[in-house]
Amino acid sequence: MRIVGLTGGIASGKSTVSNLFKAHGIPAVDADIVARNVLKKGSGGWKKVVAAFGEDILLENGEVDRAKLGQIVFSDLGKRQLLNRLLAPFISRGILMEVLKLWIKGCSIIVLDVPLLFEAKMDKWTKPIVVVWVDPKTQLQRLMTRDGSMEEDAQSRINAQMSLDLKRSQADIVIDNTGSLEALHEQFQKVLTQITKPLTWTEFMLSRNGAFLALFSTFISVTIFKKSLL
Ligand SMILES: CC(C)(COP(=O)(O)OP(=O)(O)OC[C@H]1O[C@@H](n2cnc3c(N)ncnc32)[C@H](O)[C@@H]1O)[C@@H](O)C(=O)NCCC(=O)NCCS
Ligand SMILES: Nc1ncnc2c1ncn2[C@@H]1O[C@H](COP(=O)(O)OP(=O)(O)OP(=O)(O)O)[C@@H](O)[C@H]1O
Repeated sequence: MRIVGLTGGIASGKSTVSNLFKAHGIPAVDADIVARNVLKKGSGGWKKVVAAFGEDILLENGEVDRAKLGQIVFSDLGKRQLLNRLLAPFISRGILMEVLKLWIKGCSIIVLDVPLLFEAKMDKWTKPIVVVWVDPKTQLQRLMTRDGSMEEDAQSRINAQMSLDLKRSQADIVIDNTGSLEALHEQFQKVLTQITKPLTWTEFMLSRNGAFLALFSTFISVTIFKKSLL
């Protein structure tokens, strides 16, 4: 199985690229969705976060007030690190479960869309790593437009992440999403060709079909060996 890492900065265009992969039949696991699920009322992550941050971060219906928690953690490094530490095991487990489901289905190439791929050290699970880069001005503008946020709030969210230039330096493939959507689509076609190259032997053996082949070969070898002893 080939697990492609997809990362970048906030509002750099990861979800846009992830949707292009899905449109071409390559499934993607979205870490933001996993992170939302592990913070749902009554879940393990929710209990840890409420115990650490207090009931003030809850809405009347008991769900976490995401806007409020966001304001707290994106303006305070210590609280952000605390939240990350509390949720990391639940998020990793959630992502692993999604990967397992796709493995069982027999998918040979999948994408992991993880904003904090490097920060959470999940980059070791993925090869190749695609970084969606965008210039800082465009990133800020797109973030403010998408979320309807003020410059200060948007900038503090950008500053909460590893710099995009550093992420770019650790990428196998870089998509520059500063231009138009048409320019993005053009780059994507080239990336798609690279990503869909035939699996290496190791990737094949890590896929469901590879595992079945290994099991089948072992079974045949043992049967032949037993017969040769008779
Ligand atoms: C603080 C929370 C409640 C704010 O929720 P909100 O709905 O406003 O934002 P959302 O979850 O949609 O995230 C938007 C983007 O913010 C960035 N982001 C989210 N969490 C973090 C973080 N801990 N550090 C840096 N950037 C982050 C990502 O780029 C993400 O795509 C939420 O982001 C959260 O629970 N974060 C901690 C979990 C986490 O690490 N998520 C990232 C998945 S790897
Ligand atoms: N090339 C582009 N031209 C114009 N707008 C774009 C382009 N690429 C993405 N966008 C827009 O920029 C915003 C951010 O993109 P997107 O949501 O894909 O980013 P993201 O990296 O997934 O963000 P997050 O980290 O918050 O999940 C969206 O409103 C999207 O429609």
